[in-house]
Amino acid sequence: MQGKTENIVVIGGVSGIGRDFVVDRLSKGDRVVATDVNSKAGMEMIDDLSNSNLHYIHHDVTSEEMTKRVFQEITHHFGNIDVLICSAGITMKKNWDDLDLDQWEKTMDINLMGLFNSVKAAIPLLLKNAKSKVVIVGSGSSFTGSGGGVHYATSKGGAIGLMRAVAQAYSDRGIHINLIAPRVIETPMIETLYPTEESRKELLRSIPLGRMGTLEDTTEAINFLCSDASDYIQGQVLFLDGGRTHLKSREILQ
Ligand SMILES: NC(=O)C1=CN([C@@H]2O[C@H](COP(=O)(O)OP(=O)(O)OC[C@H]3O[C@@H](n4cnc5c(N)ncnc54)[C@H](O)[C@@H]3O)[C@@H](O)[C@H]2O)C=CC1
Ligand SMILES: CC(=O)C(C)=O
Repeated sequence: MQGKTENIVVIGGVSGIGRDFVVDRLSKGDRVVATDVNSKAGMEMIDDLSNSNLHYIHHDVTSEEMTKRVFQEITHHFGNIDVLICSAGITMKKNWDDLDLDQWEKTMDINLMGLFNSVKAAIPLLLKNAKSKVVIVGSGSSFTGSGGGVHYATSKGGAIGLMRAVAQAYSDRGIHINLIAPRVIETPMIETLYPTEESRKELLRSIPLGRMGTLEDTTEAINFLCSDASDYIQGQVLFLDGGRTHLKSREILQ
C-alpha cells in the first residue's frame, strides 16, 4: 500500500479523530470520502480544506437504507476502498440510575448498529482489493466500564466483537481489521464529558503519562494500522490511553 494513492473512506469524518485523519491523508495526496450526519460541519470542511481529493457525503449511520445509498455513491466515486475508518460515535454520560431506555437505544443505534451498517455496506468494496485495511474507533471504556456509562461501554464492547467477527470471516480474503481503544483524546467529545477545569484536573491525575491524548496520537496509530508495517496484526485492540486502562497513575498510588 505504501507509495500508492489510496481510496479512503472515513465514517464520522468531519470532527475530532475522524477529521484529523482526513486532513492528514489529504496532505499525503490520498483520495478521501468523509461521511457524517453533521452536514453543516461537512460543508464547512469542504470550504476550509478546498481540496479536490475530498468528497463529502451526508450520512446517518443509523439508517441502513441511507448507508446503502452512501456506499453506492462511494462505488460510483471510487470503485473500490483501500482504507475504511469507522469513527462515528456519540457519548451521553449517564449513571445507571439516570439512564433511560431512549438514551441506551440511541447510543446503541449510532455506536453499534451504525458500525454494523457501515462495515456491512463497505465489505464488497473492500473485497475488490487483494488487501484492504479497516480501523474501528472503539474505546478503553469497554474494558473499564467507566468514561460514559453502561450504554457507551456496552456499545464499544460490541464494536470489539464485530471487529473480531469480521477478522474471522475475511482474513483469508485480504481484509485487515483492527480497533483502536482511545481514552481521553482532546476532541469536542471530551469537552462535553469534562466541561469544568476541576473535572479536567481530576482527569489528568488519573492518567499515568500525565497528559491527554492528542489527535496526532490517534492519527499516527490509525496510519500505522493502515500501513504495510502492520500487515501481521489482525483482529487486535490497540490502546491509546496514556496507560490509563491497565495502570494507575503514581499520584493515585501514593
Ligand atoms: N475523544 C475521546 O477521548 C474518545 C473518543 N472515542 C471514540 O472516537 C470516535 C470519534 O470521537 P471524537 O472524534 O472524539 O468525537 P467527535 O464528536 O468529534 O466526532 C464524532 C463524529 O461522529 C459523527 N456522528 C455522530 N452521530 C452520527 C451518525 N448518526 N451518523 C454519522 N455520523 C455521526 C459526529 O457528527 C462527529 O462528526 C467516537 O466513536 C468516540 O466514541 C473513544 C474513546 C475516547
Ligand atoms: C469517550 C471515551 O471513550 C472515554 C472518555 O474514554
